[in-house]
Amino acid sequence: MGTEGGAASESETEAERTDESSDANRELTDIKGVGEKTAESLAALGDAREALETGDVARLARAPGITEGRAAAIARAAVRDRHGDDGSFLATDRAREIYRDALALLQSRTRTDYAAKRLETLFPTASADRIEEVREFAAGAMERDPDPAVLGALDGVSPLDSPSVGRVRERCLATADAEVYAEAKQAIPELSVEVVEDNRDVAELARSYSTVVVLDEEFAGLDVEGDVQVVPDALERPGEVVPERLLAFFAGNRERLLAALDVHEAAGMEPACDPEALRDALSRVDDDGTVLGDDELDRLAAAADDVDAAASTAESAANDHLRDAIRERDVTIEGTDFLSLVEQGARVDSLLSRELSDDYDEALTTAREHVVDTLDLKPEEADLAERTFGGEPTFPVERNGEAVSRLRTELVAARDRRAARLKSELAADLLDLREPVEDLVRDALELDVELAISRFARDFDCVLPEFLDGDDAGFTIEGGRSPLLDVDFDEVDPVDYSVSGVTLLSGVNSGGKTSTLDLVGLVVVLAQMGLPVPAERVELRRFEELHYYAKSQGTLDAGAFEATLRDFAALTEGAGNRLVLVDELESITEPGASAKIIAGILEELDGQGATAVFVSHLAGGIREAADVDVAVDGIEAVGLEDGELQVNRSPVKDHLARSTPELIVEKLAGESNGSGGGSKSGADDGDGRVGFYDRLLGKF
Ligand SMILES: Nc1ncnc2c1ncn2[C@@H]1O[C@H](COP(=O)(O)OP(=O)(O)OP(=O)(O)O)[C@@H](O)[C@H]1O
Repeated sequence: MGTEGGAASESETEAERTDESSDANRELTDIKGVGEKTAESLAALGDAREALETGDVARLARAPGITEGRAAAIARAAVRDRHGDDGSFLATDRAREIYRDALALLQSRTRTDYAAKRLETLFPTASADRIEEVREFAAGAMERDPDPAVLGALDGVSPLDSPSVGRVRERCLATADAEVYAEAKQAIPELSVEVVEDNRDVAELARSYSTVVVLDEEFAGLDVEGDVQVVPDALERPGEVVPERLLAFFAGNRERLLAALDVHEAAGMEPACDPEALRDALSRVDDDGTVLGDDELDRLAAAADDVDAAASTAESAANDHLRDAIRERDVTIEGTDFLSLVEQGARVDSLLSRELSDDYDEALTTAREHVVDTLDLKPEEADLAERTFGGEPTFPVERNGEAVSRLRTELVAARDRRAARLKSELAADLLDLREPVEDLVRDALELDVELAISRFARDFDCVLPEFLDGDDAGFTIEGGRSPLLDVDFDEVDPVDYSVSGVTLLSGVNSGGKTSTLDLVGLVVVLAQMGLPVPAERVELRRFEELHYYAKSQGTLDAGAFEATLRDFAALTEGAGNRLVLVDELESITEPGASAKIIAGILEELDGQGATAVFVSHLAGGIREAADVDVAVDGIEAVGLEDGELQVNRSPVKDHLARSTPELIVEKLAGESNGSGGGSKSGADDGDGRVGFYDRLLGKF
């Protein structure tokens, strides 16, 4: 009864367990982009939820078949899920491009691939909690000092690897149960699994393997020669049965671990494990996972390898000894003996045993001592060495092949036993470090993420922006300098620009209108990622979406024009809390129609309470066509110098900037009026044309 009850409750637990794991998988598949297969891979981590919540890309990437890139995408999806972000903030191609550019600026400041991927979990969002979460992280990161020593040490750090362990030949698992057999093969692929029926089979195995681990309880108490252990729960503790796994892990990750320690030291960070303990443990394991620094193991290994060579040299030494002895001796031999010797075919054995027995014994002693000395054998092993030379006297002296082979077998077994014991002992020490080293490396890698943010903030003189409440708030940028411009950052003129509501931005050619839109886009993207922005001060409303339309390449044909118009029609619906940036929409069609269309779109956006900046050369016309009061700002040329426009890069509020043609006409009018004092054009142009430039200027 008891057994039946036990079995029943066991199978219930099994069912419950399956239920629990599929529940957990279901939760994971709730995340966008996580299918059944990915969920299964992630479930293998055990703590996938936590890794997802903390955006721990390194841990996620340890799931089978999940690359770092995929891990970053999953972590990003999980963050979106947690903050209810539907991924619609970046609403247009140009907006997405600006985000990619911002990300690239950050990623180029990382030292590890991990940090580059981890930065991809940062994205612009309308979620206040998410922005705040990253801002806190960024604020801490900006305090970090990007010390070159730390950056150098980071070069050697990468996420921990799980090196596979090859076949371990000196140990095997044994079971009489077919199910356990299948389970063992899966759980511990490093060892061969043998089927046994009785004690005799186990004894047989013990002759071929240094250690036999029997998995069935019924063999408990079995008494056979050799190292046989009955460990029914061995499959639950594979690390103990195959300590090679842990050793391979530490050996394979040695450089990363040492680099992670260096990072901590250079950065003055508290490491997650005792550096001395880790360094010591690493110095005890060789690259191939063997234990180093044990003299006894070294002795046994060398002895096992050298048995044959030692036997050969011992043979030579014995024969040299015997030869010398014979050479120096006068052997007296009676005539009958001599006769019988000749008749027997000149056998010297009897002569050796009778006349040279002392010398022969000495030769054997020389040989045995040679074996013991060269192999550095211990007294308990010397007994076996004794037998390698002995028996009936012969010349030349020959080793006892069987005894030599026995000695070798014993030494190999002793070596393997010692190696296994040392591995288990070292593995037990390493086990305590296994979890902490994960943290050690993760902390170093996370530092790289923080340092990338710190370097970005320092390189581009960034500040954390302030978010404003209130529906009429737009954005204010003071001293903004875009790192995306085609000039060196040192040469970028700071731009002040503030917009709330709907605005047209006018200005001279190449005055910096597009660059201003890029700056606004970049500042808003970074701000809503929770990151610092390249400006002296920035205030902004938390926008729901960013719609940025780049300048189109020339006039569109009817079909493309219709599609673009549909795009903009969609823009006039939905949430009002958006930022809309549009660059020279007029280039899509003829100027007259463009002005009307832009005016219409602006009216709609104004009605929604959106924040918008439309760059246009038709600002005057649009304002006239619009039914609402549209603000016009202008990037002003302060003059022409040596044929080059001198520009004030900060748009002037409520000011329709003079266009480039207007400036040139003004220049010609000024010159032909003779204000240049003896200018060539003034003198030559004389009559008619003076009036023409003035009259032309009057039309602007
Ligand atoms: N703030 C700035 N500091 C330094 N250089 C700038 C700045 N803004 C723009 N420039 C320079 O001026 C060039 C032209 O800028 P941009 O393309 O933004 O002008 P634009 O007004 O949009 O011109 P267009 O009317 O021809 O479209 C840039 O390529 C850059 O070299």
